[in-house]
Amino acid sequence: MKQFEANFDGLVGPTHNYAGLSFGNVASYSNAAQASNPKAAAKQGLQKAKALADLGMIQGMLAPQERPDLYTLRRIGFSGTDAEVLQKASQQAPALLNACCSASSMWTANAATVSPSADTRDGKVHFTPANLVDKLHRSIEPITTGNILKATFNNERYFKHHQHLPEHASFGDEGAANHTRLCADYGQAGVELFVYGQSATNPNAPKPAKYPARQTLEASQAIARLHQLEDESCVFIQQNPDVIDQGVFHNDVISVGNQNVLFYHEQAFIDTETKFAEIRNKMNTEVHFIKVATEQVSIDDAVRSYLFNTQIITLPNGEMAIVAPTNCQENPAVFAYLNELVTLGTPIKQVHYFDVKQSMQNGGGPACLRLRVAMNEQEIAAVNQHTLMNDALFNRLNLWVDKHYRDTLTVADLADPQLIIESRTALDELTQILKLGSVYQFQK
Ligand SMILES: NCCC[C@H](NC(=O)CCC(=O)O)C(=O)O
Repeated sequence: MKQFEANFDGLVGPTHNYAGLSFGNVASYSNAAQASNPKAAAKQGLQKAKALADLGMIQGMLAPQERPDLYTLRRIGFSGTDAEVLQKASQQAPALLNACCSASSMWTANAATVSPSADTRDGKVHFTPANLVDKLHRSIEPITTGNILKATFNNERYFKHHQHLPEHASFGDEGAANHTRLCADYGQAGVELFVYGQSATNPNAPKPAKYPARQTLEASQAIARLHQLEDESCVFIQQNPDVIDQGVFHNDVISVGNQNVLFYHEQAFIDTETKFAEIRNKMNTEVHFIKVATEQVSIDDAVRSYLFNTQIITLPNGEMAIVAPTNCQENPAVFAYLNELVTLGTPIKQVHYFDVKQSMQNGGGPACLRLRVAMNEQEIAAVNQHTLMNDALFNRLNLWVDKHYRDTLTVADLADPQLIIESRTALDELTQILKLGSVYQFQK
């Protein structure tokens, strides 16, 4: 049976804005309070998704979440009509209002961790939504994320959906951004590489000094248990705390894998050689470890350009391509590196650049915008087909964005009661386009 790796991109929501909510994420902090363009953001994302579909990749879309999140605002004591709740929150606790308005569910690399059926004991594709407890604005995502995943992968014969991990710092889980899978072919059992930032139960283990380590070892181990992975198919590796302190808030800002390739910065991990030996041992095929040295690309350049937040995809002809943000073209060291990389005789032969700057300004590159789901033909046939990208869906979603999205949004606009009406109207229509049923609280 044929095997594929599908990418499910997060559709950017109508409240996309820059509120400086993510301590430790350099772009989020440095662009705080700038005006955003939600319409352009959504269209940039759709362009990338469509281009991958046009390259012959299986590409899906995941719906955004309802924001402002009035349920959370009411839960923390703001009362009255929707307009009153927004107004009180903006006067009394603007930071909390901002947290309840983020379109951060667009970064679906943080939506969940996914293990393909070739790796799991019961032969199902397993999904666990990430609890995202490190950031308030993201910790309100997992329940709706679970609803959207269930409506997208809606067949219990093939897909197993777990509840998100307990909402405590010991189980800090950031989803697929801290997980990558190596394999000979998508349909063969592979090695799932879990990258964590700190161990919650070992106070003496290394951890960053300045910025938070969002992913814990305990969370990664829990996911491996839930997903019924064998010890022989898991490797747990710690991210280098020094790079977290330089703005590498997720592993996918410093390394990315695909099939038998692991593309990484030499400073990405702790104990690299021992862990790579373990990977070699557990893999049934040779792995290309493509190392980028600091003298080629500094951590600062990697964080600014998002060289490692690229997608490595296997094209239908078997060649690998890198999907990079245009920021990589604009950084001389990184552009030179990528031009050289395709000549080095590794499986990576092409680079495709995309302008995803609206997302980049919040610290989300091409890889943040997608959730990878490796599937066989039967599993793909069991996916909600209305979520899969093609000419018709691309045109329909662009028209939908044109109709409902603003082309400028500032933090001051977040209390505008009209925004919640626009957002609900848009999402209600979207659930009909994608045939998701009622995934939002306002629809229940
Ligand atoms: N995988 C990329 C995630 C980026 C995301 N940024 C944000 O939430 C910024 C939102 C803001 O500051 O408005 C984060 O840090 O989790």
